[in-house]
Amino acid sequence: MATYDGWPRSTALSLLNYMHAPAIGFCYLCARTFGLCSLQELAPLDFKRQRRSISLIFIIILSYGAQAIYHFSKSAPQHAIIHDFLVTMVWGNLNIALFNVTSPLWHPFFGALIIEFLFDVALCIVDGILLSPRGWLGSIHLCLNSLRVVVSFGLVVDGFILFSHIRVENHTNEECQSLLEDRANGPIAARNNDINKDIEERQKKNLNEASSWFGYMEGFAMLLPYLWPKDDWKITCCLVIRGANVIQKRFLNILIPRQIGIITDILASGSRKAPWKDISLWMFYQWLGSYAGFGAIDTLASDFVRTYADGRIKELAFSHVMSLSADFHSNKNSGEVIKAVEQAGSLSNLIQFLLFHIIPMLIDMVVAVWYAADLFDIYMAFIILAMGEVYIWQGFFFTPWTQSKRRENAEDTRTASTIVYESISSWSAVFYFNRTKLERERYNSAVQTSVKSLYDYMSRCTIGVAIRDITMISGFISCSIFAILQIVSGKKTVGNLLTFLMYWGTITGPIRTITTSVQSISSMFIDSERLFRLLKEKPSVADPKFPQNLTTSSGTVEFKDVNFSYDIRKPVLKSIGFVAEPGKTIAFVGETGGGKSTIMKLLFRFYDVTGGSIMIDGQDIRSVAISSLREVLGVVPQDPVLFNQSILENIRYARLDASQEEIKEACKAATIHDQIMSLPEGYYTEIGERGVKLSGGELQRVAIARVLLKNPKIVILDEATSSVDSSTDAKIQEAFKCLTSGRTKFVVAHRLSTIVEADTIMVVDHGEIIERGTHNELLEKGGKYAELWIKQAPRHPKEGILARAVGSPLLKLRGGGRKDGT
Ligand SMILES: Nc1ncnc2c1ncn2[C@@H]1O[C@H](COP(=O)(O)OP(=O)(O)OP(=O)(O)O)[C@@H](O)[C@H]1O
Repeated sequence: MATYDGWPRSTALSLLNYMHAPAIGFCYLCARTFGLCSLQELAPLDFKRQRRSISLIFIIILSYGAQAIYHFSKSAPQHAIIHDFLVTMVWGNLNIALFNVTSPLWHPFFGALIIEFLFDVALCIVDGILLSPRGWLGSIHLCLNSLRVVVSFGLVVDGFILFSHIRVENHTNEECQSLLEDRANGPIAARNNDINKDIEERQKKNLNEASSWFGYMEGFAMLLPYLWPKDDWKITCCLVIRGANVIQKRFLNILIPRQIGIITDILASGSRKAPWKDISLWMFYQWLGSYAGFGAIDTLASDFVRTYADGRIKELAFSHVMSLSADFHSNKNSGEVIKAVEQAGSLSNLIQFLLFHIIPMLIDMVVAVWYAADLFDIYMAFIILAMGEVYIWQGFFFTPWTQSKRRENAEDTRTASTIVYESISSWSAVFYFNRTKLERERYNSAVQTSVKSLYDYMSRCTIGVAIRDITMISGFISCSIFAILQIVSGKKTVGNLLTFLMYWGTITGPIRTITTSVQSISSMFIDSERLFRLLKEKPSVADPKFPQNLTTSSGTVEFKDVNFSYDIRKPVLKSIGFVAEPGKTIAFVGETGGGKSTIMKLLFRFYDVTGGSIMIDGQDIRSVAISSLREVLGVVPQDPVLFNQSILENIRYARLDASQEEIKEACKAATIHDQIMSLPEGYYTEIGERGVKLSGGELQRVAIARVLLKNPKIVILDEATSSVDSSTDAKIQEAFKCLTSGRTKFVVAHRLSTIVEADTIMVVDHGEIIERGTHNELLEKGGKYAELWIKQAPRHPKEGILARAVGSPLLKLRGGGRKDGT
């Protein structure tokens, strides 16, 4: 065999041996981290090439395995054996990683292969040529070295071809294009822009997807001030306690088993005196590490931080949802959004779990290997490393297998919850159409699906745990036998064995935790995904950067050439323009779906105009604070929404500091007071979800009372009295007259009799104002308004409609009107 004596050759060899595996690992990790940070494109590997690379790397691994046996059998220096084991492990890991992906980050593998080739050449020169081989075993050693040089050279060449092929492909596109077209202006440039946009979008998507950590890091950074505000001393104290506990636990993990070993060795040495000092120290360590010691304080601190963070994130999620614009709310699935807010807790759990469990566990793992080597020797550490490696890789294989079922189950559970929410909230539709049976069946089937996927998920978890436990038990038996052999040969004491056995839990803890953590972390990520998505939603209507409050003097509203569409493909409003003076009433009429309510929604800034502008007293509503705008507006909507609270609380919602007297006055003006007083609990009557315990007319009058109480500068009545009878309507109109005197008033109406006295009536048709004027002017004109009026006339014979319409060209056309004018 080769000689290992003599400076500087043996020094060079040991240096190469010690540096080889760390160099490969370091190069791979750096390149991979850089690749992830710079969002390098993943290059798909064709299957043949991947299989070939894996086989060649496997030859390298086998050759190191054979060499390890050779070195071990010949009692070679430790650096040679460490080298063989470590390189086998590093390449074993990289090969499994390569086997696992279809589109690897290519650069890290390429870098690792170059390092391998360089080391193989150097080792071949030092080990084979400088140290002259003796005998046929020495020749085998040289042969293995040479084989690796050839194989790694082949891999580097293959990698280089693949690498340049990717680069050539990228260049080819650009180079060809520059010859074909003017890059700045031509269609190719436009296509490039599209491609760039596409890549940008893909990059953004990658960053935000669960598989990329960076999207989440962004989310964490955003959430940290909510989790742990800097200026909260209680939180700071709790975090300091948690940090101190993490540190003391790392020490106790070693000190407790070590102390047992010391006591055992003293007892085994035949001493007849009990080592009370050591026993006391051991008892102190035990107490410190227990729940009765630092454990309880740490748990209290952890609970405080967790519950506090939980509440803060829920508050953040809720206020974020409430800050989102109307387009989000009209498209959202309420069940999903509620769940996202409720699941905010899993996000804070995730962050704490990473900081106070995973990072300390990683430290534990390194310490465990070092301590095992210290207790016995480096080979014990290798057994643990090999066991840990197999165990962790098993975890990586089983995690996607179980997590696919976990995702499926999360989806199924969500579907079942959505059905519950939809059916319960739309119960009246279910009853009207007699679909109780259908809803029950729909829910039962969703529950069955979710139960099945949950059982599948749990079964897969159990199988995974059982297989990993086989590895763990094998590792434990191997380590124990190895330790017993060392004691039998007199190299180590029984105390060392006992320390090791006590320490076994600390060794296997991190390995188990890291594997199961992959599962629980990805479960927490799945639960948090929805919240992240929600928090990333941006309101489409927001305050300007430096918002001023709206200052209203007269309350003049002006629409200047306003265009709008909910969907870019379908314009809803086209060139809407008018001025509404204070004290005047502007009415919008027209056929359903024409865009009347949309005009009012734009005034409220539920949406922003897509063209033109809306001004209030000369200020563009986009330049003022939204809350100050909504403060001067009051609306009675078509379909008033009330809370499941008392009538009193619902009306007070309009002005929180209103007295009971003011509320009653508003209700009297809205002609609802008497009805409220006739209810068993009067103003304290609970009105049910969305006001189901009130009739349509009552509901509308409560909504009117709210606006009367708010007493805004600009009033919008969107079909406000559509559900009340004519005599109540007349009374409410009187109330409105008081409310709107000197104010700007908009009325959206289908019942034309309610707007005959409006100062200007605008007829909205397909998003355009096609007619405008007073009632009489429009009748005179004989256009769309007159047509609508005639259509409604028979329904209101006592309101003198026909009499007012006498003389209108339309009526003349229809041969109506009597000569005497009656
Ligand atoms: N949130 C929305 N998203 C997409 N389209 C909408 C939305 N709200 C209304 N629309 C569409 O915009 C158009 C105008 O609707 P709008 O409610 O303004 O009509 P309207 O004249 O008030 O009708 P009605 O008299 O029946 O209340 C309709 O075609 C409607 O389908």
